[in-house]
Amino acid sequence: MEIRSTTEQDHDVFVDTLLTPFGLVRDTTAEDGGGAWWSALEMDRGVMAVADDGRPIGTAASYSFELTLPGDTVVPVAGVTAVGVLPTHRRRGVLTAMMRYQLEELRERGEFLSVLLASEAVIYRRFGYGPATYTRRLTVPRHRSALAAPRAGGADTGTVEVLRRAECVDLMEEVYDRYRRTQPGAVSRPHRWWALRAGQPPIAPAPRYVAVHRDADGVPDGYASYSRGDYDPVTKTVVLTVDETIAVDDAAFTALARFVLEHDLVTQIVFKHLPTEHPLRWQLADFRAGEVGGETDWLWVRLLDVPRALTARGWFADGELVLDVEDRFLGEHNRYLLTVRDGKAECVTTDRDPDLSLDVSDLGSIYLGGTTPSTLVRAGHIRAHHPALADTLFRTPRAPFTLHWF
Ligand SMILES: CC(=O)SCCNC(=O)CCNC(=O)[C@H](O)C(C)(C)COP(=O)(O)OP(=O)(O)OC[C@H]1O[C@@H](n2cnc3c(N)ncnc32)[C@H](O)[C@@H]1OP(=O)(O)O
Repeated sequence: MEIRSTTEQDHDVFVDTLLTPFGLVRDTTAEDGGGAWWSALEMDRGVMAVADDGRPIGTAASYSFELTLPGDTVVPVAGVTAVGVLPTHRRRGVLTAMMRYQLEELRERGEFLSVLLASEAVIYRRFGYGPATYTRRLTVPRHRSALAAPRAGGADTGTVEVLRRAECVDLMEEVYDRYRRTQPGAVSRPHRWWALRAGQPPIAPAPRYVAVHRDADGVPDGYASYSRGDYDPVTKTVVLTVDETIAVDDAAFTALARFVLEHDLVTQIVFKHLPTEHPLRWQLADFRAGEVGGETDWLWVRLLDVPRALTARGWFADGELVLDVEDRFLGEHNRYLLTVRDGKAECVTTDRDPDLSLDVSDLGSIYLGGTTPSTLVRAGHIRAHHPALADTLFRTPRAPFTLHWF
């Protein structure tokens, strides 16, 4: 077997090889995973495993995205995707070989962070990735969907307009880009994705309504992309599903949430993706009306250069921490002194005694602030001498959240 990088000429054979492990066929629609779904692949960043007889047997790729870190720093990130090994060649180490090749190649490109969405949670920890952001679904029955009057804060001075997706794609792109720059954990959606209509709705062109919110000056500052299902005669329900609510501030979010929650001729409103800590539940007049479900990991993070990654993010408490970090997959083991002063960190190697001993995948999990070090100490994954100090240092004012599907 040989692992090699791909070029544009490999596109068709790459996609054909990739579809088989997922059980898909070429002529499926964009929503089913074929068609436009893979159109934004960057073939100069692909990896292919080729058997001795020359047949491709495995694929992996990465997008060149940006990731927003705590402190609103926006940095380049590799968005790993399109990972598949033919069912006839599974469990022989093909993925392991591709992951090693890919991580080394990403480092050669100067990347210091890699992220992915895992099809199964048991695959990627061995390669140094840890779950770092989370999402959940909120279902609200229409007859209990009233919002409480805010006890502090004024009424919305903006407007909501309903458009068809095709009428407002440019506006959605602009609003998403404003939103993601101040949301830790958010991944960019490059213009190429919108232009190619790649990925999932609302980027992909499935029929959707889009409620657009404009501020008092008429500037678009949020949208909710939604669809209304058919009447189900068995359950007697009509569900309005919100793919995503993107808003640059809480006022715009609340106005859009109110709009969908007050929709006529539906029995249930489902917000498919919300951060785990979100004010919407608190805004419902009936606190028990919102039913939380589908809580799951979303973005997995892998540090490729620990000092660069730690000094890139913003910090919210001063202090010092010695981290003993083991990267078994890449065969590295280093001890770092992290010093934070006035929101900025320095990170150098040290031989001081460690405060935390941890695997690089656990560092990925605490890096964006989505999980505290002490949770992973209690889980038996991190060895700690001063967990409280580590919690204070890694804490972020806003939980990380990712909506992009790639
Ligand atoms: C970012 C993304 O693109 S996510 C999409 C991932 N792709 C898919 O889910 C498509 C369907 N699945 C597949 O194509 C393959 O089964 C893959 C890519 C998940 C795994 O490829 P393989 O070549 O079989 O993996 P490989 O043989 O290198 O396995 C390495 C180790 O991971 C384990 N492993 C790999 N996949 C799985 C899995 N799905 N469940 C449990 N363990 C797994 C193997 O058992 C092996 O463990 P070991 O080292 O203790 O023996």
